[in-house]
Amino acid sequence: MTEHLRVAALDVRYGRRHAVRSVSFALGAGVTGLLGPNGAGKSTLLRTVATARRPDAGSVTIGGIDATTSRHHRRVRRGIGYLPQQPGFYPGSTVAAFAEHIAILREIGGRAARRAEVDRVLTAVELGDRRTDRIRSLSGGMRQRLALACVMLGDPRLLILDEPTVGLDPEQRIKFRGIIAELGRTRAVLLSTHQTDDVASLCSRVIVLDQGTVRLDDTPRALAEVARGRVWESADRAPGVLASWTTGDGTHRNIGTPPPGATPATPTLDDGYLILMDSGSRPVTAAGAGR
Ligand SMILES: Nc1ncnc2c1ncn2[C@@H]1O[C@H](COP(=O)(O)OP(=O)(O)OP(=O)(O)O)[C@@H](O)[C@H]1O
Repeated sequence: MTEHLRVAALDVRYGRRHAVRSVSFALGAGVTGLLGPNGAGKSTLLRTVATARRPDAGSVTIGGIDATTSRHHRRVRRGIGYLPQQPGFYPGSTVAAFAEHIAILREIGGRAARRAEVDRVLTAVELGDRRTDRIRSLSGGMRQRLALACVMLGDPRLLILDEPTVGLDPEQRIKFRGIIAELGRTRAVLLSTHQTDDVASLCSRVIVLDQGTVRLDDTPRALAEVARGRVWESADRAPGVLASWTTGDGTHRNIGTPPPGATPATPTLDDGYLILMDSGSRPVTAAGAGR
């Protein structure tokens, strides 16, 4: 495996608040989802990996280069595409002019090569026919695709995407997933999301972060397997369970300790995530799961 990113014993603090605690993992090609509740430290971790924030301890190595040393930043940043949670646009600019502006900032050039690169990324996100449209006239999904196109400029080997599918309608989300899946064939993609279905349909690996620490680093299947034997359906709401909700067909789906005689249901990623989050700091084993 060509290693694109290695994070080792990473610690990030805001004053006395410890946002990321002793996080370690390494990534080769593929799409890895970063899941976790609000405030878990996902954005802080991504920002630090993207060299936008300096860690308090630990290291980030990108393409074999120490990314925590500012004298390597310029070189390292060429190999990173970072999509922050709220990318900024110039609404009055056209699609192509904006992408070209970012290409200049990323030092992609000369002019002909830069234009060709802008064309390449706009075509990849299916905005090739919107080159002359003003950004203010684009839908939210199109803007998000433009942001992704800008991240792809220069073809970085590591893509860091902070909640890239937030606010997208199902059609746009599917389109977006297709582009990200294609990118992940030869590049390392690390994306944070609150959408477990993004993880299920897109990621070969999932890292669950909670209170700044890694709670699980495994396959999406392994996360679902955490709930094996602890999910069942019943005609009535089961009392004293961790979670219970009415499904579309009127039955109740329950998560917790099943009563005697209950038939276990096939666990989903959501089920596994809920159980994992409920288990506090206890170690969790994914029965029957494997990579
Ligand atoms: N600029 C900041 N100054 C001080 N504390 C911050 C700052 N940014 C984040 N934090 C704190 O650090 C912790 C981690 O925040 P972070 O935004 O990384 O979490 P997150 O998992 O991305 O959350 P969300 O899912 O809501 O985006 C939280 O307790 C948050 O309040």
